Amino acid sequence: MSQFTHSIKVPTQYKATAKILKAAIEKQKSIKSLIFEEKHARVRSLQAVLKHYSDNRGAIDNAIEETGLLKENPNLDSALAKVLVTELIFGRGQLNGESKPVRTVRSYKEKLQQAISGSEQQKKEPNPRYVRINTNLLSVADALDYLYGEEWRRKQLDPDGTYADFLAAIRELEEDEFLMDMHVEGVLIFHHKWSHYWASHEFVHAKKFILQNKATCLAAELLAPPVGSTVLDLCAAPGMKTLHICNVMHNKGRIYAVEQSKERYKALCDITNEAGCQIVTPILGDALTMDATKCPDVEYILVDPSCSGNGMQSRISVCDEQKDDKRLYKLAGLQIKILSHAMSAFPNVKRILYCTCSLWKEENEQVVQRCLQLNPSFKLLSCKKALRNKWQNVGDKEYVQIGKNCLYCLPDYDLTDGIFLAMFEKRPDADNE
Ligand SMILES: C[S@@+](CC[C@H](N)C(=O)[O-])C[C@H]1O[C@@H](n2cnc3c(N)ncnc32)[C@H](O)[C@@H]1O
Repeated sequence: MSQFTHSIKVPTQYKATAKILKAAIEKQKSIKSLIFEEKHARVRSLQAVLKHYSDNRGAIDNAIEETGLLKENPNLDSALAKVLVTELIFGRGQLNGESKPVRTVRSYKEKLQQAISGSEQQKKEPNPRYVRINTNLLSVADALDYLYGEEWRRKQLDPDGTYADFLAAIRELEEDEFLMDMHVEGVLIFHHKWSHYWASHEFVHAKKFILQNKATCLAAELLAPPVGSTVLDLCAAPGMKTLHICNVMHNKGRIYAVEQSKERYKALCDITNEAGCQIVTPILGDALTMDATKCPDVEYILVDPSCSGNGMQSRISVCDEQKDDKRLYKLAGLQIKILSHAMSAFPNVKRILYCTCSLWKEENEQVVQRCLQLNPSFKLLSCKKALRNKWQNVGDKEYVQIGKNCLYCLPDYDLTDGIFLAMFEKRPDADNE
């Protein structure tokens, strides 16, 4: 009998993940669209490994280099090695099968672990899980009763505590504890270990709880439309902020929610409907065609336009993102158009909140600067002051009179998504000028 044994194949899930990783690194393609194109059935596990790699890229690449894994095994594919190391050290902790690459990486487990624990680029702790109570369907008191009934412990904060104390309390959160956010009413903070638990929780399916990052909740918090007022949300889908504004207004008054994409408009209608919004009028259309005849008596406007989204923590990125100046220029042009339109087409407007999930100044301070030049009847209000000075990160102070009034949420400092916010008020004497 022949002694020849067929080589054992690498499990397809590892091969498919490595293929995506390779394309993302070499061709600078977006992981999201590569996963979407992939026919492989286990998309969730692909996504989980790639997210772990994205979060710990420095530590993993470093450990592969330090242990000589690729140098000593020149036939081992680099992308496959990254996937296997990620799964072994940051994922499931074990690898399937007995293929050569799997056996090779397994034999380096101890060395890899040592390299990672000794490295300065330690595993990045994910940010906490934020859960917002949808007060259209559940009161804060009932939500707390529910949590206590499930044996969650509320971590109490000193009412005179600083923002730094609050961030420390989040970092030290025990797994059975939760915190109430210090800026936004109804935002609950849980240990990141519970992220998946909350994603599939019955209250989330029933829209009593909304999975909404705290940073994005600052938009409605700062806009602060009073109960009974009239609000215009110019870029509304999928409707997370529309719903939050509705909660802030106790579901009384009126919100015009505009969205130009048909599919996203449908999502907006579904979400606001299921979440019990009684005051939202969804409008399918272009923000730039809205005016006081279509949306009368508007007093408060939210402008949350399409942006590069580089502040979003759920994004998977496997190589250093190149700044795409052309794309930013185009996005900023649209952002300026929409914000400037909000400032000029609604005579009764009192306050406008502009936000992006971008950390690029081109979409943030520069948009604010241009719109103030174009619309001198508006001035900036200090977001930091509105948060009782309990905030640290503001805009770039080189933008005089602008930077200090704007707010940044920074993922590593504020433990949130990366968000920029700016708040405008119509000057009281503007109509007489
Ligand atoms: C960042 S998202 C808004 C997220 C939303 N505010 C939320 O919190 O769920 C931007 C949205 O604006 C829409 N949009 C972009 N340009 C628009 C325009 N000119 N008119 C109306 N909607 C627009 C996009 O289709 C997209 O759904």
